[in-house]
Amino acid sequence: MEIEMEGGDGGGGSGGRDVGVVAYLVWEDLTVVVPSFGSGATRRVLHGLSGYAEPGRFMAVMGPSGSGKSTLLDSLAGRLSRNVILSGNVVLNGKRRSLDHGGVAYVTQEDVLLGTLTVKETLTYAAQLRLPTTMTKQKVNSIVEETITEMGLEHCADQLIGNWHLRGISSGEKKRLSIALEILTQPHLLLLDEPTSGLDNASAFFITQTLKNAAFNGRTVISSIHQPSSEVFALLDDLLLLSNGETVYFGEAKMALQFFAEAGFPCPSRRNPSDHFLHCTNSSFDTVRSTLIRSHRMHEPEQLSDSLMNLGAEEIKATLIEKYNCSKYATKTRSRIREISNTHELVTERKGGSKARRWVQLLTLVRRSFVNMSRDWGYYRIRVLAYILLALSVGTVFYDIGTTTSFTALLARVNCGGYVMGFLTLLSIGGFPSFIEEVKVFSHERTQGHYGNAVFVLSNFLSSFPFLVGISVSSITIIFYMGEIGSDFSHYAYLCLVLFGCIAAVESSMMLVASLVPNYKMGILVGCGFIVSKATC
Ligand SMILES: Nc1ncnc2c1ncn2[C@@H]1O[C@H](COP(=O)(O)OP(=O)(O)OP(=O)(O)O)[C@@H](O)[C@H]1O
Repeated sequence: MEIEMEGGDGGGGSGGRDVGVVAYLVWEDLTVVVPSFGSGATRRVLHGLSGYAEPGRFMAVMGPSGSGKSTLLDSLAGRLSRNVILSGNVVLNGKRRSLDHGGVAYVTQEDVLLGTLTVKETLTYAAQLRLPTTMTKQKVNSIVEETITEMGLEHCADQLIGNWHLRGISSGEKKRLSIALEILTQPHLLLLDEPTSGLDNASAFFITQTLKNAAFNGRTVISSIHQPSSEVFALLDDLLLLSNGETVYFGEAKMALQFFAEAGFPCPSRRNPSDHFLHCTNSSFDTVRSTLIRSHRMHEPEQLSDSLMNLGAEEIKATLIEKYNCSKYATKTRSRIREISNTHELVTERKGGSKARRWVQLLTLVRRSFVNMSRDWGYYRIRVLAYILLALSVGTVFYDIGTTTSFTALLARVNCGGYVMGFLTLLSIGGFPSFIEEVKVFSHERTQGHYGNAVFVLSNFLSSFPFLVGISVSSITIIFYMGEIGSDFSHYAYLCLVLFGCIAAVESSMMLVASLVPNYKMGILVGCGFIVSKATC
């Protein structure tokens, strides 16, 4: 076996990125089980899968919905959810280990992006978070520009991404941006979960072509693909076809047609190969299959095999799996796995995740958070306006409430405080959509290994910190002396400050709770509970 290898150039050549570090990935007997925990039967999602991926090749994982494509990618990336049990080996460059974030990039199905930033800003912040702090600003910018060009995003580089209320770039461009974010650090292994889902044929082709180029540059690329067009299928180097968590075919994509023909299920000449494979492997495709058989009978009766006519979907699937297991393709796979596993000493690896210093990450995150807040009307501007109006109304209602320590004056001040807090906490709900979006991005980046927990928690807190310190502390003190300054016009200004202070306190607490709880949904739930309890008070 030949393995070409170069060391990373560590700051020269290609913008200080590790070019040429290769990734040979092998998975053996990979089984994923979902335990029943007392209710129902234990489910097997993956049944002892084995395979390999090599540098310079683009592998597609295909199969019907629910066949285990995402589960396989999650297992390879070490991102399986905690409620499942994984057994078997994942071996990178001959070493059995969990894949570190430095050299492995995983593009998930969902695009997790901040809608208020432009494409270029998103990539620049990501570069500052992950590239070495020692790298000059010009170098970082040139890497960002290179990545934008590589992903064909030049035309929308300065366009906002967009969110639920802001029309931004298209879904195809969002997907390309998600990929760009992952290839920014030139990972040697790129995993992608359905990057072409929901895209038209032209966008899907463009993305696949880009991935093919990424593989051509020496990366190992594995991507699940739902139903590729024949043009997209022609770009694939290797194919792993799954059905109900079992391997139906593993090998060169162009040989898959031959395997199906040998197994007794030839693909009609005018049919998209991927459609044919999915029809044959999908258990719930009996109706479609009968249509297929009818169409064959009419147009190409000679191409219709007896097996396709007479067998049910489950039987076809079982036949294919059996034929594959004793085929020359399976034998070749097993011997290649052995070969790759024995040559680990030839290959170098890059360890560690982000190379930026923690304080740089912290500053970058806080800065990004401020930009996001200041551009979001719902999160920031409308609420600031609402708070000013509210402050003026509260000021009018409680104007000159008295300075004495009499019961009435004290009660009036307590009422004022309660009123302010109640309204503020309810108004903070206006910032929820943006808050959820931001926490999602934070959580996603943390899972991807872009920064650690400490930076994550601290940056969440610091985003609201200036509000908290600059306004909150002073204004909350002032409220107790409100009576004494009540006759002064500055009373309104103080009330405004009180309002901002309180909201900052509430938001900081929510942020902190949400960032401390690993699952952001749970964090938001706790945040909601916090708001409701405050409002009720
Ligand atoms: N953490 C989990 N807990 C329970 N079931 C799971 C879990 N992960 C996967 N499964 C189950 O495993 C099966 C395969 O899921 P997976 O998402 O891998 O399929 P897929 O091929 O990627 O499907 P799709 O193409 O629709 O995204 C599904 O039935 C799913 O419900």
